Amino acid sequence: MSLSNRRSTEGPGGAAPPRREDPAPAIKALGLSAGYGGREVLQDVSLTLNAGEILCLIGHNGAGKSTLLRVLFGLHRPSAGSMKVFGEVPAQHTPAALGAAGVALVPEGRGVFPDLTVEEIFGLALWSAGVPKSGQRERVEEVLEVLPRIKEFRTRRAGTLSGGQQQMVSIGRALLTRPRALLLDEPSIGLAPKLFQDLIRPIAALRDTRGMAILLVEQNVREAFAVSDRVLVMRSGKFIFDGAPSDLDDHARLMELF
Ligand SMILES: Nc1ncnc2c1ncn2[C@@H]1O[C@H](COP(=O)(O)OP(=O)(O)OP(=O)(O)O)[C@@H](O)[C@H]1O
Repeated sequence: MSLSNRRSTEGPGGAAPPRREDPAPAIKALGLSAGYGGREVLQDVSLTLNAGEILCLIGHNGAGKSTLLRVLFGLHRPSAGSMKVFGEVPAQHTPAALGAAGVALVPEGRGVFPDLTVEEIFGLALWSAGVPKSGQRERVEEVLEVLPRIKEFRTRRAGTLSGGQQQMVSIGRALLTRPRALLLDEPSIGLAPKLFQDLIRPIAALRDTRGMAILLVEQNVREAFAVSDRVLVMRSGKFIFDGAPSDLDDHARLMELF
């Protein structure tokens, strides 16, 4: 906030009201580089994910999108760079520390244990997040409010569920930790467009109801753009576009970036 703005908000007695800082971004990453076995995949990437924003990340296969998400959730250690979560440097670069700071990841491929029932998967997630028994029921109810269809199959083994149902379970499991920043890695994989819409809309609504920040990696551009505030395009480990989805409505422009 500029000095002139601050002056104009002074009360009639001249006393300045408490200063309202702009809220810190959900995630602010600066100069991240990362790779595998000496091969650099992310190259000096900086990113701001604002609170209450859905940021869609697209790019060709192998561009480095999943690697970036893994770095942001502490699953992969960057070789350079730094990050803050809601204005704070996480205590460690681990999923536990990033989770405690409010970040959750829904990995590509769902990652649900096929032999466990949905209730068991949720129980395990609550246990590993350290949620005491007394608070677990409330957390599950919260998730079922967002994704009520899970009620229909909560006693079934995950391996017997359809792709869309498994994706709901995977997202529900992440929501159990009450994240303020949700990283979603290609949730539409294997889903018909209509199913993906049904899945993504209630999640997107959490931006409006809870101010959740969502970083959505997607290839399903049409459906993803419909819920996104901003788009990043990645090519070979670097961002080559940052702008509004409407700027990419022109198919030719999108193809040019790919
Ligand atoms: N565990 C790993 N070990 C070695 N190389 C890896 C590993 N994971 C990813 N890579 C390589 O890193 C590069 C970036 O992969 P990444 O999965 O981040 O890309 P992506 O943009 O998410 O691709 P996709 O859209 O296909 O999921 C690719 O060349 C990939 O082969």
